[in-house]
Amino acid sequence: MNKSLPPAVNATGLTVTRGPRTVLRGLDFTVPRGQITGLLGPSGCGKSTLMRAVVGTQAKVAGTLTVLDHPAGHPTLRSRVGYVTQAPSVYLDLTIRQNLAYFASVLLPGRPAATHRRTEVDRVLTDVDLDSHADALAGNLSGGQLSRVSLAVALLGTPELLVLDEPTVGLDPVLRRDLWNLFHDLAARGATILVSSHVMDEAEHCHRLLLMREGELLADDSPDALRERTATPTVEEAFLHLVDAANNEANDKANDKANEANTARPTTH
Ligand SMILES: Nc1ncnc2c1ncn2[C@@H]1O[C@H](COP(=O)(O)OP(=O)(O)OP(=O)(O)O)[C@@H](O)[C@H]1O
Repeated sequence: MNKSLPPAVNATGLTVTRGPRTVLRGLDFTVPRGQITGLLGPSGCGKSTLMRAVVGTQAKVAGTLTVLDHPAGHPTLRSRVGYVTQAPSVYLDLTIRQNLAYFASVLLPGRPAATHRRTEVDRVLTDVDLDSHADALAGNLSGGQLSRVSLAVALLGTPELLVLDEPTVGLDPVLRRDLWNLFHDLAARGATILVSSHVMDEAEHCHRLLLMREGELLADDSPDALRERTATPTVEEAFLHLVDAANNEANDKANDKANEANTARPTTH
């Protein structure tokens, strides 16, 4: 990690409303460069919304959100940020190589870039270990293979920041291990990775963690520091400890309010 560089993502008071609901509530966090930051929390806590805000596809975002020194969603970030959504975004009637060639031509257009495009396609095929399936029709692939094609698309052009929304969901343990190895390899090559998961054991693979619950951040720390701070042996237990602490605090506040209201009420005889 290059400590002299500012964080890849810097959020202050990040608030997002979706329909009538406030889905993210005034979040402050950073995503350091060259590291894997895990965004963890239960289903529906707002992980995808936070990622959509970072890549600039989310409406009704308030607060300050800077990505690679630009406001989130700035046009110059398009080729510098790779985003993998939960739903694989590939054309099922094309082969893997044709899909990658198509997306490479969007990213690196024109005849002079033809050799560069081919090199890029070969490189990302190797990265996600799909060389031997390159000419298979995407429509005939398994779910795990399809999500690896989506990841390969995001790796085209070597983006500085990779935003990966639950990339290991539905994968068998071997593929999950291989993907985490790839994420570490990419980080070692200088990429910054923001990756979400609702599986707490994946937290152990991350350099830093953002633990979320109901649109709020419970912690922004390294797995070691979290375990130490909460005196728990696993990140999962640390998370539960923090949830209990937050619930107790909320209950105490509610009780204090109720007590205040009772003492302020005039007594009637
Ligand atoms: N289009 C929408 N309109 C209103 N509310 C929405 C919309 N999309 C999502 N939400 C709500 O926003 C909250 C956060 O959703 P989000 O998809 O960000 O959660 P998540 O943590 O990524 O969940 P999962 O792990 O299941 O993908 C949820 O309570 C969800 O119901």
